[in-house]
Amino acid sequence: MAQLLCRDLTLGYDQKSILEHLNFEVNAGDYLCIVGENGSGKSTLMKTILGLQPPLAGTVERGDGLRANEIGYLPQQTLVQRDFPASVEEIVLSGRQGRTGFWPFYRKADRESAEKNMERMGITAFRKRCYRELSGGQQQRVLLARALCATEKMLLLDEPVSGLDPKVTADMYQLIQGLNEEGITIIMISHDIAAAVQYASHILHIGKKVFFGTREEYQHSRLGEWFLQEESVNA
Ligand SMILES: Nc1ncnc2c1ncn2[C@@H]1O[C@H](COP(=O)(O)OP(=O)(O)OP(=O)(O)O)[C@@H](O)[C@H]1O
Repeated sequence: MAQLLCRDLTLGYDQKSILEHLNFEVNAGDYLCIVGENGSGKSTLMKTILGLQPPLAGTVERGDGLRANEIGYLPQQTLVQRDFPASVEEIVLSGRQGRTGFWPFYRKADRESAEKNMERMGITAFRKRCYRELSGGQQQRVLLARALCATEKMLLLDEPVSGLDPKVTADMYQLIQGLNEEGITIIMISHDIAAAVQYASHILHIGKKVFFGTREEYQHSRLGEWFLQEESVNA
């Protein structure tokens, strides 16, 4: 079975739906980009996948041995979060909180995981620095390392390159692609449609019209052709 199976999902708030009858699945090793206009419900969908927001109807099923606490999440950064007064090390380690359960302290395995993922993201050198003093790109690496502390299976990334300059954006995409090549399933919300069709294996386009399929199918679909053209005109 797929790692994630979303069947006939209807999403919304206070019984008012924003998105209806959504069907898609994600398999181990996939790289799914979720695209769509502002306010179409991308972040709401992500919260629903994480179990933070109940759907109005339909189901989200996990399979292929994926447990609820094995999904790493990189939230959309807010200004308040950018100003968070904690050290790099503390933030990365906090990615293990879903695993400590009722035991309120970090174990050796938690510290080892933090160590490994700081190394993996190239941030060990500034582990003692305060998060809010870092550049946007460094902050995103810290948050990726934190998300990786929760999982070796699936990462949910909500606009991971927003606000980053082109060079740092390209580095970030490389880093994410590398993780995908290591076998980690990627689900990423993106406003960057050109990058989405370059890196993703699958595209979920949500809004008034919905599309789910491989990136090749998307590029040849009417919705994909139209959206790609729109984006290049606006770029
Ligand atoms: N907590 C909430 N309560 C009520 N309505 C909400 C809530 N959060 C979001 N919405 C509404 O749901 C709709 C979808 O919002 P969502 O943030 O999921 O869209 P999005 O596609 O992620 O947007 P963006 O591209 O701007 O980040 C919007 O109309 C938004 O105003």
